[in-house]
Amino acid sequence: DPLPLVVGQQQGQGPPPLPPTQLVRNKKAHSRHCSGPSQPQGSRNLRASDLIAELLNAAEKSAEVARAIRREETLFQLLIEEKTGDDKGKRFGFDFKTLADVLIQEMIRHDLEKKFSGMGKRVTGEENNKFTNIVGESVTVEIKDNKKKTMSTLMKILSGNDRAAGVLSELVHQDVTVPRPAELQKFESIQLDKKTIGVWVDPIDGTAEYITGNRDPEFRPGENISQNGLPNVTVLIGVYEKATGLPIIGVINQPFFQTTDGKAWTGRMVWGACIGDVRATCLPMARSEPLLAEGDKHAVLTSMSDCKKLGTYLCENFEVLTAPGAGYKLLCVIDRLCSAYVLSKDNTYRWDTCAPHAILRAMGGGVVKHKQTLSADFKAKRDQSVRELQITYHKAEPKAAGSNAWCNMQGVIAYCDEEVLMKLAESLTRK
Ligand SMILES: O=P(O)(O)O[C@H]1[C@H](O)[C@@H](O)[C@H](OP(=O)(O)O)[C@@H](OP(=O)(O)O)[C@H]1O
Ligand SMILES: [Mg+2]
Ligand SMILES: [Mg+2]
Repeated sequence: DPLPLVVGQQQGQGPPPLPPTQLVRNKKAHSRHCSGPSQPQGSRNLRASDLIAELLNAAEKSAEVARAIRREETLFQLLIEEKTGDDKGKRFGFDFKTLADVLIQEMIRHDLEKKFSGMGKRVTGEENNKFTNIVGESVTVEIKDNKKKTMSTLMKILSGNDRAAGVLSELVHQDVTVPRPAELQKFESIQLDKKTIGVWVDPIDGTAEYITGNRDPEFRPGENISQNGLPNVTVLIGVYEKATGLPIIGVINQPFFQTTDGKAWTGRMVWGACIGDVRATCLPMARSEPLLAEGDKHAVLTSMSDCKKLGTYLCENFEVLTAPGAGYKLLCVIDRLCSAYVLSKDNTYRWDTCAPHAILRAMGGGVVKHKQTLSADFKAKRDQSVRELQITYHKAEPKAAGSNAWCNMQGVIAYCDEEVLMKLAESLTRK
């Protein structure tokens, strides 16, 4: 049975912000919060609850690295050099923001491998970890067994910038443990065979916003949707099952959720899992108020670059809003700050949608291919269409190479409530 849906709110009355993630930083790698006997290293199966707990740790650590890069002067200077344009690409031969992205992705891979041997190779992400440094040497960015070794790899690509390499390797080797959520109990008895799952990572979604600077978050009057800057940045980690391609676990961290002075930021974590018929999210379920007051239109988020086109179809029945960051827009659907995210274009990738998709499935919603909702059959065969048009994560797009192979070519519609999806499909096909 579907879980009770979280029923949203009118615009301007978003859910109360969740408290910033409580953290426990351990000197020792083992967490006191892990319950139950741990499974032997190398075992083929892993407990779903342990995997979710580890993904939460990985997402929080990623968020901490993302915050630290902006906080630590040595690193921040390298990051903002990109903005000026003059030195871009000259100092190292690549963008420093790309290194930040790659480092976080490789850290997630390393930490998952350490906890569940054999998992590291199942992690795929947006970034390629091969760099060529300024002297033409090819360097693979990997997290090594200890700080010293990692630092020496980083020094090779940071042209001997010891200070930056030292700070970064310190950051990626720290232990971060998030208290284990009580809801994980539901997944204690579910075993996952490592060979049957894959992981999509977008280490930093909204990279443009990440390097934009310390602008104050900007919200339109009466809205809770951030219009630019650091709140639009997210870390996305999603797990899918290889047999069906469906996403089963999603973790989103918003590293820059709140600030009091524009400098010190706290983040928040949102997660959800939908494995077989066991579902849970960290969000408060079953709100009882109606989705909309009479006469109000459902708010729909889209990309700035798609707004004009979609607006012509949707504005009669929906309020069409924009915000940067694909992960952030999907998070707004999950938070019920809007009713859906619609994109007719091919500029999101599997790593952008996998984690939010898993959370939406746990809430009774989903992410479907936009183009296929325009077919006449979509409405006629509603149940079948909604099931079959879910984006899947296991197969590359035919005849596409490189990152295009993992592009959501048909566009996307992300929704919590299927009725909203049907209404959107109707408006999108209206001439
Ligand atoms: O920052 P990366 O990980 O490369 O992911 C991008 C997504 O793939 C794009 O779809 C986003 O574009 P929109 O902001 O137009 O949705 C884009 O948003 P942005 O251009 O506002 O940064 C990013 O979310
Ligand atoms: Mg992205
Ligand atoms: Mg990214």
